[in-house]
Amino acid sequence: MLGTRLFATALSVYRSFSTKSGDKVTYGVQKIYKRKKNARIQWTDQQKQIIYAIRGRKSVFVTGSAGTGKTFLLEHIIKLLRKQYRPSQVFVTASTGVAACALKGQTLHSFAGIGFQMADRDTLLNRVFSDRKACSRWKKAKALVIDETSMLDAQTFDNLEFIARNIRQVDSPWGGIQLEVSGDFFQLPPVKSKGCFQNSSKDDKEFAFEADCWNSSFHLQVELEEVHRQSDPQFIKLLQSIRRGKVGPEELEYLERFRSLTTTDSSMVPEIYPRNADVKRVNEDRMKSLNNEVLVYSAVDSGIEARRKLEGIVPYELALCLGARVMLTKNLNPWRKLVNGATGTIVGFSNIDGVNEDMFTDDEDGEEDVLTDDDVDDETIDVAMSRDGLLPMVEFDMGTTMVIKPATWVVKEGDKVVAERKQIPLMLAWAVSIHKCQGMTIDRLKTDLSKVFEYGMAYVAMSRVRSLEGLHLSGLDPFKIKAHPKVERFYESLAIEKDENCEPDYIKPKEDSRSIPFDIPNKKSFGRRKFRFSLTRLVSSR
Ligand SMILES: Nc1ncnc2c1ncn2[C@@H]1O[C@H](COP(=O)(O)OP(=O)(O)OP(=O)(O)O)[C@@H](O)[C@H]1O
Repeated sequence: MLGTRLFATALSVYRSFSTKSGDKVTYGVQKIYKRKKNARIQWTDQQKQIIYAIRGRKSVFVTGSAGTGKTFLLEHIIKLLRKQYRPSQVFVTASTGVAACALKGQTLHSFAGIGFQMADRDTLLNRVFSDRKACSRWKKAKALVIDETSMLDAQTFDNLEFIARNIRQVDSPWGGIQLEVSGDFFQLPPVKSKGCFQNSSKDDKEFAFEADCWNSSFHLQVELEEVHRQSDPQFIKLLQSIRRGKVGPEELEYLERFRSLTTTDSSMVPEIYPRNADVKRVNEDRMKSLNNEVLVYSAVDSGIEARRKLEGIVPYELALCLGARVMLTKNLNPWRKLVNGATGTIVGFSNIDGVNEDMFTDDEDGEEDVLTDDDVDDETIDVAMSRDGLLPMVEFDMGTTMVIKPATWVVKEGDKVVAERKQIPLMLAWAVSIHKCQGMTIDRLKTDLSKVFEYGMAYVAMSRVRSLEGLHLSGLDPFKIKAHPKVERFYESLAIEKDENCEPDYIKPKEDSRSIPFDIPNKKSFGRRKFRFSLTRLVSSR
């Protein structure tokens, strides 16, 4: 493995020296340096506070509207936690397989070893006790990351806390595991409440924040306020209204006015549907209508359960043809906006030998791209994936053209990879489901909101785009844009806490805060509650 990495690194450096001429000879090395320098992120104060708290080994719940950088921050926090503890002591999970794969983690269920059959908490505990590996994961864990909590139910959250305490034999929340939980409850709710739009009875716990242990699980709960995905303040305001299910005549009029100005060719724009059947139908019809030769990429699997475990995350067979509209399903190059959700058109199929040259596509400013360490694993291209070893060349809507190499999806149980699939990180994108696009940034989309059947669906669909120019909207029915009343109350309680503590003894994070986590007088006397009050503007109602 190390040998392959070294070889690939050497190869990529060699290419950047050998394939270019004149004053660009040393360019590859310079570019790597420049990238690293440019890659410094300007964290917002709230994001810094969370990072600071994580370094102080506090458990944190991070929420916020779509595009406030929850996932972006989470990726950074995972790196921090892995340095803070040992990588094998940090478990990265998500409530859904798609979200787990995006973080190179595993589903929460698979980490926990509780299986999918409903049972009371004692039965679940026995299940985990009888699973040696699951038991060892719980005992070993120092930090547990859970993403997309909006889709996790209260009972599971409580059960897992009970299991953690009992297996670890430590009588503190989650048996002393540091938690980093992330999600926006105004987005898609737990699957249990599917097809809803009805209020459940008062005692019927649904969302994770209703779990008995929710408040005692966190030292700090923060609602990120600064939206990064969109920059137009009016659009951000509109999305906030939709998030909270409060679309009035003013918002409708604004949208209507904007719609008449939208001139983009909508045949190129992905259609976002609430139901998978519509997605499948539209994609198949559009592909047929092109009448071009279809290339089918069969995934390369390892692990006997790869098919079952990766079902619904990445397809075993991917059919593509010239002219097909596609969307990236992995983050390839964030600097060039080649991220999960970037759309484009297949403009050709390139022989594998041509790939590396094509990877050096010019940037808009005439600079070249180089392979960095992160790309090295992808160097091993499985030629057997498609007939003739042809790889799709995609012209992305933002201008870059790239040959897309296979990427790898892994399913882990603990530290062990139990299933692995190599496939081209693309999906047909004439149509996409709302569930599939949660978490994505999409440049332009078309959606008919008259078909939404779930809380948060309209908001998830509309908040994917960066600007209103990218949104082709129809069927906006104000009565179908609803926020769950329980969710509204939860966020109201966060806001009340924020107001009560609006002039917190604001502690600015220090550059190197790891050795002295909090510069607070009387540090020893600070329990969870005091810490909360002094650190952040938004805290739990414990
Ligand atoms: N501090 C920051 N400065 C600049 N850009 C940022 C910052 N934080 C996040 N971003 C950018 O904001 C965009 C949205 O981030 P991200 O996808 O993490 O949001 P999110 O809150 O997880 O959204 P969603 O709820 O829709 O999944 C990304 O393109 C990310 O690079």
